[in-house]
Amino acid sequence: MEHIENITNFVRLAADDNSGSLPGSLFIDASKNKRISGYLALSLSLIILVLLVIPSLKTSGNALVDAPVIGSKWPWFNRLEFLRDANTPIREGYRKFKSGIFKVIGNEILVIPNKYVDELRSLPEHKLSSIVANIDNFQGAFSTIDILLEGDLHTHTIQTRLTPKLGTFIQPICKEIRKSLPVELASSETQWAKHKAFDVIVRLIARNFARTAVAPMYDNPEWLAINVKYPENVFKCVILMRLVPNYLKGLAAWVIPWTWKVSWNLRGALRLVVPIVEERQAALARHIQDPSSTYEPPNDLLQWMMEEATSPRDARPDKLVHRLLVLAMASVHTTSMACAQAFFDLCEHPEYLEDLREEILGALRTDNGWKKTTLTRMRKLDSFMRESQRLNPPSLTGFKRQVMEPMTLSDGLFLPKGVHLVMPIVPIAQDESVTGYPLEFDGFRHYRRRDEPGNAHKYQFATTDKDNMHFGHGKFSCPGRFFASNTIKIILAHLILHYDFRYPEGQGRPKNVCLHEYIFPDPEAQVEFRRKTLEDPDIVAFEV
Ligand code: HEM
Repeated sequence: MEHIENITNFVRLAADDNSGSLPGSLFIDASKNKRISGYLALSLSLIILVLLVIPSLKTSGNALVDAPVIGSKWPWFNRLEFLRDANTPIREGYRKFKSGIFKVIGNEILVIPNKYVDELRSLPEHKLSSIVANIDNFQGAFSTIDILLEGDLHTHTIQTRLTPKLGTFIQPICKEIRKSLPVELASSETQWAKHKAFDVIVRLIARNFARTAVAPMYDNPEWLAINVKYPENVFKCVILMRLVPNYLKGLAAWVIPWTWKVSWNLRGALRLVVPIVEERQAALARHIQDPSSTYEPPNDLLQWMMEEATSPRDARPDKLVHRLLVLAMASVHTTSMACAQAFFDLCEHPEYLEDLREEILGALRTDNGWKKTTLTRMRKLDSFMRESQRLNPPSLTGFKRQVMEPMTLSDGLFLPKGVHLVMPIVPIAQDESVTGYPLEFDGFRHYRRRDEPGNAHKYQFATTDKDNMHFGHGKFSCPGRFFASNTIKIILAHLILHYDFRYPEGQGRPKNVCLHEYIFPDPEAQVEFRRKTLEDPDIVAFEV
C-alpha cells in the first residue's frame, strides 16, 4: 500500500509542478494536457518507426545481394514471425527457388543452394568463416560464446585427441549408462512407470560429457548441473536476443535474465575447475623438476586441451574452463536431442525393435562384449538414427557461414564481404529427388543403401554429404559427431536390451518444439518404461 501512496503523491506533485496556474490541484488545463499527450504519442511513434526502419536501411553484407525476399522486408516483424514459424518461409523459398538464392527475415539471412557446397566447403576461415557465423547466430558476446574467436583449441583437441581414442571410451560410457539407467528409471524396475524421456536422456548424456571433460568431477552434482544448465541458458538467451535489433542488444542484455544466468554458470565452472587446472600445472612442474617422480596425466578433455594449448592465452586456466563449457554447449543438448528423437521414433515404430535387438546381440556375441568394432557392427541401428535425424533434425538450416573476403562463385554469383549465408538443409534432405518417399519413416533405408557396391562407408549417421548436412559438411563440419554417434548407440542399445517402452495410452509421437530455425524434441513428453524381467544370460555376461 505504501508504494501506491508514494506513486499517488508523486503524480500529485508532478501535476502541481506542471499545472502552473492551479498549484495543489490535479485538474490542470485540459487542452494543454491533450496537447502534451499528443506530442508524447507522436514522439513515441517516431521512435518506434525509426527503430524498425534503421535495420532495413542496412547497406552492407546481405543487403548488397540481389535476391528475392520471402515475407515482408520489415526485419522486426519478420524476426518475430521467424521465431514462431521458420519452416514456412524456408520451405516456400526452397519450393520457389530450389537452385537459386533467396532471403528470409528481410536482408538478415541469405539462403543459397547446396550446388555451391563443394566450392565453399574447403575455403579457409579468413575467406569464409564458420566461427564468425556461429558466434553471430549464438549472439556471441551475450551468450559468452565469443571465446571461439580466440582460436580453435577445442576443435583441434577433439580431432587429434578425443576421436582417435574413441575406442577407449566405449567401456567407460557403457559402465556409466548401466549405473545411471536403474537410478534414472528406478520406478520402472518392476512395473510400467512414466518418465519425461528427454530429461532422462539429457542427464545420461550430461553425466557422460561431464566425466569426459574433467574425469575427477564426474559425480560432482554442481559440475553436472552446470553442464546441463549452461547450454539451456545459452539457448534461451539466443532465442530472445535474436529478436532484439543489434543496436539495442547491449541494453537488452541487462534485462534478459538468461544473460546473467549464463555468466553465473561460467563463474560456477571457474570456481570448481580452475583449482584442478592449477593442481595439474603444479604436478607437471614438480615432475619437470624431478623427472624420476611418478606423473600420470589424466585422460580427459581438460588435460588434452592443457597439453595442446600453444599460446599463453589459450593455456590460462580461466580460458580452458570457459572452452570446456562451450564444448558442453556444443555437445550435451545436440546429442540429447538426436538421442531423444531416435528414441521417440523407436516408441513410434516398435516393429523395428526385434531386428535391432538381434543386431545388437549379434554384435556383442561376435565381439564377446562391448568393443570398438561392436558399434560399427550395428548398421541397422545406425541407419535408424540417420533416418530419425533426416526427419527430425536439430536445425532447418545449416552450413552457416560469414563471407570474410568478397568472392565470385563459379557461375558468377558475387558474394560481398559481410554476407551471412545458410543452406536449407531440411528441405534438401526431404526432397523427393534426393530421398524416395521422403516424408515416410523408413528406418533401414540407409542400411540398404550401404549394402550396394561401393557404399559401405557412406550413408552413416556420422558421415556428411551435400544432401545430409545436419553435422555441417567439409572443413568445419562437427568434430564431435563420432563421439555423439557412439554415445547415442550405447544409450539406445541399452534401452532396447533392458527395457520395454511405449507411449502412454492415446499418445503418439510428440510434436517438436520449433523456435527460429531450431527444432527441439518435446521436453515434456512422457514415455512409459518397464525393466525387462527375463534377462538374456548372454547380455548379463557381456556387461560385467
Ligand atoms: C548429434 C549431436 C551433434 C550435432 C547434431 C552437432 C551439430 C553440429 C553442427 C551443425 C556444427 C556446425 C558445422 C558447420 O558449421 O558446418 C557443429 C560444430 C561443432 N560441434 Fe557438433 N554436433 C553434435 C555433437 C557434438 C559433440 C558431442 C561435440 C563435442 C564432443 C561437438 C563439438 C562441436 C564443435 C567443437 C563444433 C565447432 C567446429 C568448428 O567450428 O570447427 N558436437 N556441430
